[in-house]
Amino acid sequence: MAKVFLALALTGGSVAYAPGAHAAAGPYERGPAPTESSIEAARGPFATAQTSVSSLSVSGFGGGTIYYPTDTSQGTFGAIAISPGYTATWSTLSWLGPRLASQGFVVFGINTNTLYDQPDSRGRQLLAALDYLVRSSSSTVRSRIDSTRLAVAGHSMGGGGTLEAANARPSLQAAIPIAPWNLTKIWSGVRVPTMIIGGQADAIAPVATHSQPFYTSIPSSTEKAYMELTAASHFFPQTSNTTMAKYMISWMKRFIDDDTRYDQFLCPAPRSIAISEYRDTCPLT
Ligand SMILES: CCCC(=O)Oc1ccc([N+](=O)[O-])cc1
Repeated sequence: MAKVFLALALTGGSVAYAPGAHAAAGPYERGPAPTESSIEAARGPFATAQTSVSSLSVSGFGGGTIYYPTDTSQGTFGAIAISPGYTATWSTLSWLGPRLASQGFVVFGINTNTLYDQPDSRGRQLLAALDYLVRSSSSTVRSRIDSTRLAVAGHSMGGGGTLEAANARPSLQAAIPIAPWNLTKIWSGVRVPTMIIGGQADAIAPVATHSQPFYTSIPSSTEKAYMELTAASHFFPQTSNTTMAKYMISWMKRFIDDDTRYDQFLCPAPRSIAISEYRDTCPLT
């Protein structure tokens, strides 16, 4: 109380600053204030559970696995659909499911209709998976999700599909193409905040002909970032990767949850021996 009186005295009576006062929490903030170690940890603050979705019980995509926080005391969570790449199944990326869900997201790792589906099809399948999560009466997590806070991610052709989905549905809150592969190079229609993660040594989707032109073509009026991982091959997302996870968490928290507590990890641009290049549109607005 003495500190408040001091502040009032120093500001001539106007309440310009009161030490100890906290900014109001945003309505979608979930979990405690983040630290460098909390976003690098293998698990976040939420306990999680998972459930399998059979391909026979859905249409428009190939089923998959849903990971979700078990906590129902904090309201609903945002949801993220994630697609694997060409000839791959969700099992190649499954480490990401509990890693992201334990930070406070419902995560749907999908399988595709066929192993050979191209990026445009993978984009439609990501959107069908989100629609299933929030609309289907068969979705066991529907009540846990805020249907206005949805996002997409994917690896390789799944990353190309992530761009397709973001382009087709501007109401998405965030997109993260990972080592994205797509024959379409211009994404000037994308309005969804997009973080592209590329591998410096990727020989299948070289960053010079995939991630970098994709990033450049997204207008700078769209929040965007390009993170290139030092010496990483095309397959870096298929094993646990702390740099990738911590910035995915930060981007998703910032844009799905409007959680400005994560701004500190995104702006100014992160610098690390693990990051060979980083481009952004900081400051975040
Ligand atoms: C796990 C496979 C990731 C992926 O999608 O890799 C490829 C991307 C494109 C081609 N291709 O155009 O032939 C092949 C693999």
